[in-house]
Amino acid sequence: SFRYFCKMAFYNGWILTLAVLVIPLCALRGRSVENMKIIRFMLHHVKYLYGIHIEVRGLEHFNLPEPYVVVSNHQSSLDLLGMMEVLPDRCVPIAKKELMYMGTVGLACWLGGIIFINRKKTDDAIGVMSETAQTMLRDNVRVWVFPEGTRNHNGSMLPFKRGAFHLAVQAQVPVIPIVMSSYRDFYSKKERRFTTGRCLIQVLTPMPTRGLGPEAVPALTESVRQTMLEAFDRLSGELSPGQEPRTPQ
Ligand SMILES: CCCCCCCCCCCCCCC(=O)SCCNC(=O)CCNC(=O)[C@H](O)C(C)(C)COP(=O)(O)OP(=O)(O)OC[C@H]1O[C@@H](n2cnc3c(N)ncnc32)[C@H](O)[C@@H]1OP(=O)(O)O
Ligand SMILES: CCCCCCCC/C=C\CCCCCCCC(=O)OC[C@@H](O)COP(=O)(O)O
Repeated sequence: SFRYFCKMAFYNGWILTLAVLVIPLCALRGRSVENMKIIRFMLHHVKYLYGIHIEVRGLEHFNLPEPYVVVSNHQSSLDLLGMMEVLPDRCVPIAKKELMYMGTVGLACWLGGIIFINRKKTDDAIGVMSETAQTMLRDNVRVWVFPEGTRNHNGSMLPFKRGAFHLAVQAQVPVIPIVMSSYRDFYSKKERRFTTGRCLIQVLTPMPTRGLGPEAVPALTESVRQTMLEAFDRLSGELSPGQEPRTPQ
């Protein structure tokens, strides 16, 4: 437990400290998605500090010239390490508004052009997502969404919220699913365990949305989630073959 808390405290503290370095560099340019390159560069080494080996597959799927919406599973704040391993250029996450008030991290996020939504006000959040559809097309920006809407430490995936898929359909851009394998071998919040370990990241085939309307969103959401669940089980099973796959949902 003690080691777990120390490691998590250092993780948060180190990111807060790195943000102090990032802020002046980003401030030279002002608020811009280009600053995500600086943030990505500054966070890239953190996986080495924790002995986490990340293997990425399917990165070529990100090589589309047009904007797209990336959807990813969300296990923990450690997802930041995987995100910074693969984050495409001109891609910004959608984050809960509370992150903006996390001291230096909040300011760094704002300078990186991260899009903040108020999860307590659905209409506001949907309004921001709709504006984002226009921004994506106007400024050629990609967006990264965690469709579960919150962290899920239970080794599976929560039901998906539909905002990311409405966004993709409104902008008529592809959805690119990305799956990070279970952290169970090296990290468990419940068991207060945090050791070294391996993580597999799979970028899946882009799903086109051209020609789809809002009525197609529920089916699109379910089909993407199903594809991601299958990939999650496959990747997690590859890392620990002896373990039972999660209960199908
Ligand atoms: C070096 C140091 C620097 C440090 C830098 C560190 C960088 C860190 C970056 C990492 C950031 C990561 C942060 C991750 C998060 O914060 S995750 C939490 C926030 N993200 C989300 O919540 C995204 C997923 N949520 C959604 O998509 C939701 O749908 C949302 C839009 C937020 C609304 O949620 P909610 O209020 O719960 O309502 P519902 O989901 O129930 O939706 C209500 C109905 O509205 C429909 N809907 C949703 N979106 C739209 C839309 N855009 N247009 C039209 N309609 C929409 C939805 O389908 C529901 O209707 P139905 O039930 O389907 O009829
Ligand atoms: C002066 C204020 C000081 C505040 C100190 C805050 C300490 C935390 C500092 C740094 C944290 C860095 C972590 C990076 C952010 C990772 C993003 C993340 O994982 O957000 C969670 C969000 O997806 C869902 O939130 P919930 O699971 O719904 O909850």
